[in-house]
Amino acid sequence: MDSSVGATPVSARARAKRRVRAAVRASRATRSPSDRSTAAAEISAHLIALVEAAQARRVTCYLATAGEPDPELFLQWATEQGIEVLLPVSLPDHTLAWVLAGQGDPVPGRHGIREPVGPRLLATAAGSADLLLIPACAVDRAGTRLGWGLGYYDRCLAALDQRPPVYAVVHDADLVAALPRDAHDIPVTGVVTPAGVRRFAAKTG
Ligand SMILES: Nc1nc2c(c(=O)[nH]1)N(C=O)[C@@H](CNc1ccc(C(=O)N[C@@H](CCC(=O)O)C(=O)O)cc1)CN2
Ligand SMILES: Nc1ncnc2c1ncn2[C@@H]1O[C@H](COP(=O)(O)OP(=O)(O)OP(=O)(O)O)[C@@H](O)[C@H]1O
Repeated sequence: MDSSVGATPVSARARAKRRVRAAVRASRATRSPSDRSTAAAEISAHLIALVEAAQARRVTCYLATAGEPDPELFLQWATEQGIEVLLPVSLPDHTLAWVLAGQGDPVPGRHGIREPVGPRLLATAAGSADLLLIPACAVDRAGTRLGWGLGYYDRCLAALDQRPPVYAVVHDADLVAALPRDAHDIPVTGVVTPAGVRRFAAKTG
């Protein structure tokens, strides 16, 4: 049992999460264009290595929005390899749908994030992927993932009976010592940053 669950009042955890989101948003906003393109190249190289090592044929990934590590080069590589990539669409009830990449030019969706075009698959389609590569605001060294506060990925992950390995993709500065964890926060398998891939120790007992 993680003592951070239950030991801290909900409102204090919610405030702490908001503080981290604000700090990460500010830190991402200060990145220079050259910093961004270096991070993008490094992230994609690590994503390629991870997918190759897992021999994954179908993965989820994302279309980057402001400040996120941009996996575009990875997406191009995956297309060339014939690897299927599911990209997220945000629905009004804060659940995700998925669309197979490569069916047309992305369009701005809810929240101004680019979204793929094509037939929509249910949130549970993520369960058919070999590997889930997901965006995040921050991740801690125990695998706790913090998102942007609407619970899209929390709901999606909770809906899967069989969860493929989940890797959150963030900048090195967003991998922090400890984050507040709520009972609904499902820990990730690992994290991908421009510095490399880190797999967290599996919980025992
Ligand atoms: N590239 C990318 N696509 C993604 C995500 C992501 O993090 N990155 N998502 C990951 O979930 C989903 C979209 N999630 C979003 C979650 C919150 C906000 C947002 O505007 N949040 C407000 C605070 C909202 C609140 O707390 O009420 C904010 O940040 O100011 C936007 C998108 C699906 N697609
Ligand atoms: N499995 C779930 N079912 C229903 N509601 C959920 C679930 N998981 C999270 N929520 C709700 O979603 C809201 C946002 O949760 P939280 O702050 O942990 O999101 P986040 O991790 O930042 O978001 P995201 O998953 O979009 O990246 C909270 O109100 C929470 O209660």
